[in-house]
Amino acid sequence: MKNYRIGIFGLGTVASGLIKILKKEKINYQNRFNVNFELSQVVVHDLQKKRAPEFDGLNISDDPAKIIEDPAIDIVIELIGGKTVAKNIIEESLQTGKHVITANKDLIASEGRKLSRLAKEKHVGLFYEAAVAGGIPILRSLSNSLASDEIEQINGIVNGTSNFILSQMRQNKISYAAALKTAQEKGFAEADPSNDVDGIDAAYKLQILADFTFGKQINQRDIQMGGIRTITQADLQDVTDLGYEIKLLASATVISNKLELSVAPTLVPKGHPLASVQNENNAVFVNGRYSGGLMFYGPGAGEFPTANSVAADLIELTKKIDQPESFNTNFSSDLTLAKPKDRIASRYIVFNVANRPGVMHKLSAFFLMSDINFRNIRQYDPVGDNTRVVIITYPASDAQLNPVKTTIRKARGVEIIHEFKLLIEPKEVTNA
Ligand SMILES: NC(=O)C1=CN([C@@H]2O[C@H](COP(=O)(O)OP(=O)(O)OC[C@H]3O[C@@H](n4cnc5c(N)ncnc54)[C@H](OP(=O)(O)O)[C@@H]3O)[C@@H](O)[C@H]2O)C=CC1
Ligand SMILES: N[C@@H](CC=O)C(=O)O
Repeated sequence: MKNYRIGIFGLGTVASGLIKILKKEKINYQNRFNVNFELSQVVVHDLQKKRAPEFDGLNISDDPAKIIEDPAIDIVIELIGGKTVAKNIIEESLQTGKHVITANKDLIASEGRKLSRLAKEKHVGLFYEAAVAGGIPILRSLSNSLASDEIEQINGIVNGTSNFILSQMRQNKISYAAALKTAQEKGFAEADPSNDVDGIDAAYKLQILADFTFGKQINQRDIQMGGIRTITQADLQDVTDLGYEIKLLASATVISNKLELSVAPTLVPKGHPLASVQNENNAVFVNGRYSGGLMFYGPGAGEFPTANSVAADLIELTKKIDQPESFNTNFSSDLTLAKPKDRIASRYIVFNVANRPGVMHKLSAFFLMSDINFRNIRQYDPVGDNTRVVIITYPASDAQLNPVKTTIRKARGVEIIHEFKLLIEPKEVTNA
């Protein structure tokens, strides 16, 4: 039996779940994997905070040195989140020869490769399966089972909070604010929920996914970003009537050796498997040249699913403890980033149009001048002096659409309220 001494930073949602799993599964892990995990130290921020009675008896401190400077601790688990303190903890732990496991996507999105190189240099492991899609084993699947394939596209619902909000608004007709409050109470939402609802958390995860899938380190500024704050019941109703669901999709698509990246509300046809993903569940749909379409589905946030991914990292780490491998250290590709002319999709655009003769005609003319055709146009009953108009276009590039939007912004009597893309699959990109 091999004994490992563990230090955990944090005692919040994920760390609590992990400690409960390690206690409950202690004998199972001993029998099955011949390992004993000894929880030596927990470090928190606020020592005065009241903890659940099941954590009585743990060594809890607010001094990071109790873990980092204890030579007897083999494995550090960072579950506090954020970039600055967490980065110091991880770097110092790796420097002192400790293996590290984290769920911290904010940090790994930008520093993952650098930290993995440090881990390799120090002959220790660094794993972070829980950082993308919580309970779904997507990173290990991409780096192991799908390493042989050429991936053409990834579409992920990778933020549980925003998916929960959209599902609750649509199914129960509750307000955005009420749905967000429930997500916070359930422990899905980040400390600052702007990261969840503005697409930033999903973009961190897309950065990690793109690195694993396409060997490309991405900056967040290279991702076209949009969030869900402005989506209304009217949008949800429209989209449902048209046979779609709105999902905050994190997408990475290869088009003629160029990589297109976006996090944005996207219309997914009801028959597509991603449309059935509800509440805090996540899913990552991978289109591989050889494997076809695979969907990885499950809870993307929450105490036990996320903690289970951390526990799985622990077990994987100990299986190869003498030659620990970190995720994803060497893979790189020559893909370049897509330009506006390469970014092709059908769009769902909502307008507020003044009830005056000629305005609708002018609106149609703007699109036709750029050779953009309509798949569908809906004009609703007027409210006061204005009418809601929804246009769904045939596939068009950003280079075609951008001048149209500039013209509309200067025109009188027409205002763009929203623009959402329709999910586009690799074969449609090729045929467009
Ligand atoms: N919640 C989820 O569903 C998921 C979370 N994650 C990621 O997991 C990580 C943890 O998230 P979660 O458990 O939700 O976070 P919580 O906010 O629930 O808990 C954070 C914990 O970190 C502790 N902490 C904060 N700052 C410090 C510090 N400077 N030194 C020591 N301890 C500190 C807090 O201490 P105290 O208790 O004293 O306040 C608290 O116990 C994050 O990176 C998150 O993004 C990933 C996937 C899903
Ligand atoms: N806030 C995140 C938590 C998991 O990463 C989410 O809602 O998905």
